Amino acid sequence: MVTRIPVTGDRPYDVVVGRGLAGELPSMIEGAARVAVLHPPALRARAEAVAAAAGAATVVPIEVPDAERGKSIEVAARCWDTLGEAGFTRTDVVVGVGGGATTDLAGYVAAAWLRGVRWVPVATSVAGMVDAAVGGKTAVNIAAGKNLVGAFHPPAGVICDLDALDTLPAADIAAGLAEVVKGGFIADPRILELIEADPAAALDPRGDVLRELVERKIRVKADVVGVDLLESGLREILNYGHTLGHAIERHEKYTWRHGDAIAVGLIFAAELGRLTGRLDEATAARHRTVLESLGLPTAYRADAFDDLLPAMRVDKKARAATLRFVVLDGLAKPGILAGPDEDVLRAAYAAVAR
Ligand SMILES: NC(=O)c1ccc[n+]([C@@H]2O[C@H](COP(=O)([O-])OP(=O)(O)OC[C@H]3O[C@@H](n4cnc5c(N)ncnc54)[C@H](O)[C@@H]3O)[C@@H](O)[C@H]2O)c1
Ligand SMILES: O=C(O)C(=O)C[C@@H](O)[C@H](O)[C@H](O)COP(=O)(O)O
Ligand SMILES: [Zn+2]
Repeated sequence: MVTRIPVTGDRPYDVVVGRGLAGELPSMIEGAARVAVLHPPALRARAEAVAAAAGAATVVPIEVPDAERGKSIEVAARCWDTLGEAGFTRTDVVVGVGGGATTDLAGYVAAAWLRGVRWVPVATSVAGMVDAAVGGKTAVNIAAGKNLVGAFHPPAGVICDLDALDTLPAADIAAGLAEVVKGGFIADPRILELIEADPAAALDPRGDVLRELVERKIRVKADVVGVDLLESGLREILNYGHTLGHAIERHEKYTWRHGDAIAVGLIFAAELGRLTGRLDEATAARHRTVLESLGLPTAYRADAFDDLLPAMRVDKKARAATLRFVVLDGLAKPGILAGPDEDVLRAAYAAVAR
């Protein structure tokens, strides 16, 4: 069974979810004479299988460093050199095969090449399928912070072949589910009920529960980015848990999984909502129990707050000196908390300090 989730907007496309989806690529790369296939070393075989579906197009394989090590301007520049050598034109297509880090890089390579060529993320991780590959947010990291250089560049289509999850380490499945939990709290509480009913089933890559969770979270994201691609307002809700989460990732020099850092960030954000009188105690506490049930981290170093605060200031939601956080005014009622006192931030941090 193949599920097609439409993403609306000026450049609409489908997110295709299913198994054995090689046949989906040709329509997304139609008219391309060249297809560059970016992938990390561990996914070479999968990338070759994807490339085999490119038909008559010339395939330009580009192996990139794994995970966040690939999300750099230097790696992007190497990719652009390769596209130049291959004579890549505006009708050619960049395909990213991998987790969210690889598809963020591939999308940015495509967004900047000739000021924008088509691209297709073939997501191979849970985080990639439910979040990174959908919505056209592409980026690399720089010394100043996470995802600070990038572009909004919607893909031509998104392929989420659930068969890929068979080889994804269990810890990466759990980390990807942090983004699914985020979707549950900001928009679709059924997600939370499904996880609470059977966390082990949620983590099983062959099971129907994970598939339903993946599809539900994609729909949450599609509904948001379809009306606010450029993050002019509504899209900010997708950043729930990310202000502290990104600061932790940077503090750990990107050795933590994104989803692990977001799990801690979600608990912090829930506590911010509770302390400012916007979120009820039970819903705040539910963040911890759901994330714990998936084995995700819920705490970070108590001594790190003074380093994390300046890192949070480079968050893209900040406006001048004003830090802005996504918080909840209730289940599935996201809002913005602007300029909380540092005392409140410290008090919320106490909820995750170890
Ligand atoms: N653009 C967006 O809207 C958006 C949304 C969410 C996350 N992200 C970004 O995505 C990244 C997190 O995504 P991620 O968790 O997929 O990270 P990742 O790409 O680093 O993948 C995690 C690890 O899993 C491996 N892997 C991926 N698929 C595999 C498979 N099928 N089998 C075996 N190993 C596999 C990768 O090689 C890597 O080692 C972060 O950089 C985050 O900032 C972006
Ligand atoms: O798509 C979005 O918008 C998101 O915020 C989704 C996040 O899960 C994702 O990690 C995104 O890359 C964060 O964006 P950033 O603008 O804070 O870098
Ligand atoms: Zn994220």
